[in-house]
Amino acid sequence: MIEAVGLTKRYGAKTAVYNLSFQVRPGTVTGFLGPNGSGKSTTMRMILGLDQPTSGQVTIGGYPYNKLPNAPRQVGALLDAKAMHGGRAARSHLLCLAQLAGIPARRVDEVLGVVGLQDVAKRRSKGFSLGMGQRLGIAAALLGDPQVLLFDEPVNGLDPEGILWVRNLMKSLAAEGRTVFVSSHLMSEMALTAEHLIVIGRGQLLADMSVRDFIAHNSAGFARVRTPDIEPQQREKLSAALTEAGGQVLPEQDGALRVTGLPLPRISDLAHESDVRLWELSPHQASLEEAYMRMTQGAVDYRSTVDQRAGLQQPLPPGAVAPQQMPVAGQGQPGWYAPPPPQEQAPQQQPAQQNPYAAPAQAQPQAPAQPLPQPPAAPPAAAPTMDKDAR
Ligand SMILES: Nc1ncnc2c1ncn2[C@@H]1O[C@H](COP(=O)(O)OP(=O)(O)OP(=O)(O)O)[C@@H](O)[C@H]1O
Repeated sequence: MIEAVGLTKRYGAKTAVYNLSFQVRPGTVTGFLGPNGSGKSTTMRMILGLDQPTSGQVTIGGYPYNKLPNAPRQVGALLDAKAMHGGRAARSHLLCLAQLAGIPARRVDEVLGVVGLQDVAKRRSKGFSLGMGQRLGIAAALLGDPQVLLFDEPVNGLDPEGILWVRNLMKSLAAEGRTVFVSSHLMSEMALTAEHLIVIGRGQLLADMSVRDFIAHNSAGFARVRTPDIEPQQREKLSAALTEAGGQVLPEQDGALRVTGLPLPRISDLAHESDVRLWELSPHQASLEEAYMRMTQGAVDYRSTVDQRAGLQQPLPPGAVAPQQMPVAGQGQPGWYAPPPPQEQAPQQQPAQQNPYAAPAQAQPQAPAQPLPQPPAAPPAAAPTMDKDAR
């Protein structure tokens, strides 16, 4: 098990991770989600003893990584697939790692087979594609047959077949009782791979719960209703009846109506009473991606000036939890907290509901009385990556 308690990391004036507490348990795949720059890699680096926490601690099986007996046999990690000697053949690279960790050479051939690189084992890794590099990084993580595995963006650069392979690999590792902690930006993939989620925003915990609960708590179900395409007046009639009955009705791109706030039988009754025929009446649950976007929309550091949160400005459906205002890490560092621009302050957000996923008490959001200076314009798309690569 991985356990973080009050984990905080500051780089000068920048707070990358603030007061993070969570547990990653064996036997399930735990997804680690957060927008760019939210502190996922920093957290993983602290778990692996590559960065020292400013305060708090993180342990694996009760030990900080650096005190873990025979760490390479207990913990495997893929942090940066490019971090290898490109001039070395794939097999030689793994052999070096194995020798350093006292792992027998035959294990190298085993893991090369597991990741499907056996045929290119003698090729230099600098000629590898992104996906091949990822596979080699995963092979290195599996080398010590560890009980605890960390993967930072493991499907980065993989083709659909590779993605499916990683998904099944993660699940089978967890099914063997291992602790599997995986960061990813691909929500659809996380929804299929992870059972549990830890979500952070600007270095702080936003959610620690099952994928199912996360979606249920951060989105509301809705109904899709379609009337005959050839009779638009039926659609208008139904829309009016549903609205009058207290439902919220939004048009879908294909001409259907997205209805929230009314149960399906009631929608059916209202249609019947209005003498409107239905071609479709179906229940829907928002996707993990929609739930995630809603939760983290206040915690995104890098946003295009063109795409003003496209798709996120719809009113929150009834029953969904309004995204929290992001707290000020370390209590009010200048420039750290940037409120949304005034026109985006979403006054129509749902009434004050207790957000069960708010950060711990001392980090409760304090909406500033005066708007703080706006964040700088979105940096060039590559900026966050460059920042990381520069480390
Ligand atoms: N060595 C460092 N020195 C200064 N700032 C750093 C350093 N490492 C990380 N940061 C900053 O800490 C914050 C968190 O970075 P981190 O790489 O952990 O985020 P992330 O969630 O992994 O991002 P991404 O999804 O883009 O990989 C960022 O603002 C980053 O610029």
